[in-house]
Amino acid sequence: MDQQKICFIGAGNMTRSIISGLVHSGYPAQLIQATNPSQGKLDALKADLGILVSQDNLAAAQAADVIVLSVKPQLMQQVCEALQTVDMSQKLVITIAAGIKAKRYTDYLAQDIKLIRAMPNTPMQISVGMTGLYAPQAISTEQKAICDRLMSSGGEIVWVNEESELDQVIALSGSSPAYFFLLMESMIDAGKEMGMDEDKARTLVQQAALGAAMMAKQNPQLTLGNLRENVTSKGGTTAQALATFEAADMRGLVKKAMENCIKRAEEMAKTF
Ligand SMILES: NC(=O)C1=CN([C@@H]2O[C@H](COP(=O)(O)OP(=O)(O)OC[C@H]3O[C@@H](n4cnc5c(N)ncnc54)[C@H](O)[C@@H]3O)[C@@H](O)[C@H]2O)C=CC1
Ligand SMILES: O=C(O)[C@@H]1CCC=N1
Repeated sequence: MDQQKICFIGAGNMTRSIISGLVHSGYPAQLIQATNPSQGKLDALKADLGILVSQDNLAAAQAADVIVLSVKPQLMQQVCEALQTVDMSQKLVITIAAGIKAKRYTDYLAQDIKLIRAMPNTPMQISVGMTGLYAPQAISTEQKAICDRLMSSGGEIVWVNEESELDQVIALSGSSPAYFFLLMESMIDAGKEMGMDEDKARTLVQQAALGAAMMAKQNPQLTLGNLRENVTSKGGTTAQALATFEAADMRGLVKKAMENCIKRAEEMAKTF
């Protein structure tokens, strides 16, 4: 696998995250290329990670064994149509776009392709990413292994059996780093309003978040409810904070947010 030439079409946030994971896990940088219309992001990627860069999608795709489609969903059709002259019969195509269904890419690229849909998240850039993967049945074990290697370089992976499950992956791990950032931002803002210095508030909050996530991960024998109860003294401070969240139906709010996330993915599947 480490001899495969990989080309990322689109060099934005998610591409940078995936390539960082790959390079830091020892994948040869000279086998990785990224394309983008503007030179700025390419120069930064080249300087930081030593990969090849290009503004020519067609040439980059032609030269690659694995093509990772990494543009925004609304640009996917036009970007793919411009690649129709590339013979993809011996290539693996991976798309990380939210929403767009696997079968669409056959139309956009106007040929039969071997395609895997991946739904990663930005923590891949520091090797604690989470990626959901879906392969239609036509994908070989070897091609799945290539994708495994590529995406697990930046963290954990999970294969799903049904394409619709990828929308759940978006709600649970693709988009969710942003939910946690929002919670942390809200806590820091509240801390500031109470008079805490911003840097100190950030240190306190991010370390508590990291500690909570690590405890959850390192204690699979305990439920998250157990871990929560271990913090919550009867009649104490945590109980008051949690009761405030429950009274405002935080669980219902989270569920609604995730349902809306999935609804948007379904809308995008119809639109793009
Ligand atoms: N940001 C995230 O956390 C995640 C994003 N995704 C998916 O990843 C894809 C990319 O998202 P981001 O990296 O966040 O967006 P982004 O906007 O940071 O990156 C997209 C890049 O594509 C470039 N681009 C535009 N037209 C192009 C063209 N014709 N040829 C080549 N490059 C072109 C843009 O200049 C930009 O640098 C999206 O489809 C999104 O659904 C999936 C999981 C997580
Ligand atoms: O917001 C989005 O649409 C993309 C997909 C998951 C994270 N970012």
